[in-house]
Amino acid sequence: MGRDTRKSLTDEYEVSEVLGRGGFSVVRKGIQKCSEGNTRVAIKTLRRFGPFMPSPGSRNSKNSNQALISNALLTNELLVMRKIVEDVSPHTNVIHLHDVCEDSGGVHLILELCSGLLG
Ligand SMILES: Nc1ncnc2c1ncn2[C@@H]1O[C@H](COP(=O)(O)OP(=O)(O)OP(=O)(O)O)[C@@H](O)[C@H]1O
Repeated sequence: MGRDTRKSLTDEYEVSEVLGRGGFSVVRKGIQKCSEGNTRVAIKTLRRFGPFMPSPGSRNSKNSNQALISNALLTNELLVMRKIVEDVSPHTNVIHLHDVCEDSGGVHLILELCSGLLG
């Protein structure tokens, strides 16, 4: 897993339909552009409070009803995911975290795609 979170999501992945939504996230399907086999991934995006985002207590932009996450919660999520990757992955019962990207749209966790959830 790379540690440079400033990589642009759209440089590396083609992002397509929404797979699901969590309390602080939206998860979309993606394809890694440079991979030989067009590797399919799940992209979990969390939007943090910050210079590009509305401040806490204000409404989100009209194009998004996604809840925003604090830096502390986001840092904790990343730490937990990285700890799991370092201690457990690869494991058949644990979703692998391939990479992390960050841009003005949020922090994007690039996850192993669970095709069984696609219906
Ligand atoms: N790796 C994946 N592959 C396929 N679909 C996924 C994957 N991860 C999440 N999803 C889809 O996105 C939905 C939300 O997942 P998410 O992990 O964001 O839930 P959550 O843990 O409740 O969220 P949060 O961390 O924001 O509280 C899931 O119910 C599922 O439909």
